[in-house]
Amino acid sequence: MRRPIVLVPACTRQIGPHPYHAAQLKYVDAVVLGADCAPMILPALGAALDLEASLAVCDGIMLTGSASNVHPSYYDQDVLDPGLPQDRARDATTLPLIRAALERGIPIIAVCRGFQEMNVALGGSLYQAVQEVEGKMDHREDPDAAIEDQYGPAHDVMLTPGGAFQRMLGGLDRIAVNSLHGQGVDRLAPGIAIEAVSRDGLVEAFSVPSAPGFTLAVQWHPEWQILDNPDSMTMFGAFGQACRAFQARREGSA
Ligand SMILES: N[C@@H](CCC(=O)NCCCC(=O)O)C(=O)O
Repeated sequence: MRRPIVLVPACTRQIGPHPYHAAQLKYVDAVVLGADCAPMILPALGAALDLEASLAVCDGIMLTGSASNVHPSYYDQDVLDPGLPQDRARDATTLPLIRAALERGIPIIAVCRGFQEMNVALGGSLYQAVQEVEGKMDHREDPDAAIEDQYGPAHDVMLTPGGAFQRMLGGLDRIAVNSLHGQGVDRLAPGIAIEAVSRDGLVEAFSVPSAPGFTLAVQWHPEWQILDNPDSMTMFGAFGQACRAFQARREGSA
């Protein structure tokens, strides 16, 4: 049997004089190494994307992190800091893709910006600067630190007792995670279940039990050096299993 196809929606990036559809290696590699699936980078075509054609060939979706922020107009706010990067083409691609994939039960794993865009796609809102919210920690990385330190463990997250994520991780009550984000979930979208929080109460992981398929969205970066982190391997392994089950159903009904 062929490996399940996992779409990895691209960001847009200006490299020199030319704009690119781009996806970081570590996200694409995690689909191979952690989920044993076949990644395919999906261009950030927005309304020009043939959504049905894209969904018809895929067995899962991996939503990556990115330096850019989801445009706050999607949750009825103005941009707080115009100096921070936006990616309207990615927004216009991923937000409809998420809603359509959830309806069809296509498995989704989402990281950092991907976590944030899942909440927005379903009607939630974001804090545009978590560090400015009373009682919240600063969840950003130190930009002057070495990359290994930026992606090193930063704080613990507490897993929801009895939740799907806690069961996936064999009953652990907390895990140490890295942290590289300035934005975060404010108003949780309807249909979402919180799977982990940090000690300041910020939502760090959620699932969408109202959707028929596997969903796991996390604010941290399990894709970083995935082979060295058993919890991250378990998360991507569970995603890969869900993609294989989806593929078997899809091909069985074709
Ligand atoms: N811009 C948002 C999202 C943060 C995010 O995804 N960071 C990862 C950037 C680098 C990487 O892909 O590893 C925010 O600041 O909250």
